[in-house]
Amino acid sequence: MTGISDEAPAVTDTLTLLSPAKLNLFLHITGRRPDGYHLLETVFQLLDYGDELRFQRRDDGVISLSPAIPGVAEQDNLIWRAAYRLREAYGQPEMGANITLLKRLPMGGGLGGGSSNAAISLRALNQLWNLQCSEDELAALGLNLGADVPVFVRGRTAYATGVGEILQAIEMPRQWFAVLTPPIAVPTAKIFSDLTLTRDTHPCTIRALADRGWFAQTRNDCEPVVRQAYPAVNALIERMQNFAPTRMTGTGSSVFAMVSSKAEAERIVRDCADIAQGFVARGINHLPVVSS
Ligand SMILES: C[C@](O)(CO)[C@H](O)COP(=O)(O)OP(=O)(O)OC[C@H]1O[C@@H](n2ccc(N)nc2=O)[C@H](O)[C@@H]1O
Ligand SMILES: Nc1ncnc2c1ncn2[C@@H]1O[C@H](COP(=O)(O)OP(=O)(O)OP(=O)(O)O)[C@@H](O)[C@H]1O
Repeated sequence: MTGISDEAPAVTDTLTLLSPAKLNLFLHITGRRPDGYHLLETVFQLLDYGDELRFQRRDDGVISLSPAIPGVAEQDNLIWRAAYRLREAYGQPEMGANITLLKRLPMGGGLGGGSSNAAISLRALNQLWNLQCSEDELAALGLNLGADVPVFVRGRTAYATGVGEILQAIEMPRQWFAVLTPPIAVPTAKIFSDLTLTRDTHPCTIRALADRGWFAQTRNDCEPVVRQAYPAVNALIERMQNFAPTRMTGTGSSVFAMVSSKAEAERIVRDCADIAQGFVARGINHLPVVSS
């Protein structure tokens, strides 16, 4: 499963693409907007693991998506919404697609699966429908679907501020990660409305991240709140910390440990299998370009 830049023919009507997960390597809450949304400072680390999306162009205006995600109505599915928004804004009524989703990422785990699916759909359909939208246009469209969509549209590991939409590409060392998700979902809104949440962390600036000790200088401000409210997350972090530097991503419930080899990551996933489901992944700094 790769981008198509190497092997695709010049004219294509089918694309199969990785829809990667992200980790928030840290998550600082630096303030609040007048509308109540929290201002963040984070690094979105893209991973080489995620869902797989297959797009086949059709010319009869039908956009079909299969299989359905249990509990998510078709019109709420971010893939379908992305496709419709894109066609509405830049396309023609006869543009359509068969879209197939192989879901690997847990939902509501802080791995950005839905946002990634939306962004990859924008990128793929822009090409299949030959719309020639710029990356800026797709990112703006994506931001209306969710704060985490633009980083996947741009396809670069990035330092982010604002609500996650002000992005600066950053090259991180290609670390291995063990990513584990306990069998609970954490509602993002509940964590952001918690009275004990720290909301005044000083930003660390992008320059500080070049320092090898960046992990110790950063944190996830949501982690104490989630650990307090969800013993399953707390227990998982305590277990993983025995092996390697460990942190929660986003508002949880997924947790990652950072290691220097695939074997170490596999061992952590194995040793936590009784309390969480997991996968091994490597950080990537950019997605393959979608071009024919
Ligand atoms: C925390 C992150 O996962 C970091 O990557 C994302 O910023 C979450 O972004 P998201 O998935 O778009 O968040 P949503 O699930 O839409 O947010 C649910 C609710 O959390 C609160 N929320 C969310 C993001 C944010 N920066 N400030 C907030 O206060 C809002 O009340 C929002 O209505
Ligand atoms: N294609 C999709 N894939 C996953 N979730 C979707 C999709 N379409 C809509 N959703 C909805 O979006 C919600 C959040 O899913 P997602 O996997 O992005 O969560 P997350 O990993 O917590 O993301 P984030 O880190 O951005 O908060 C799901 O619970 C689901 O109701």
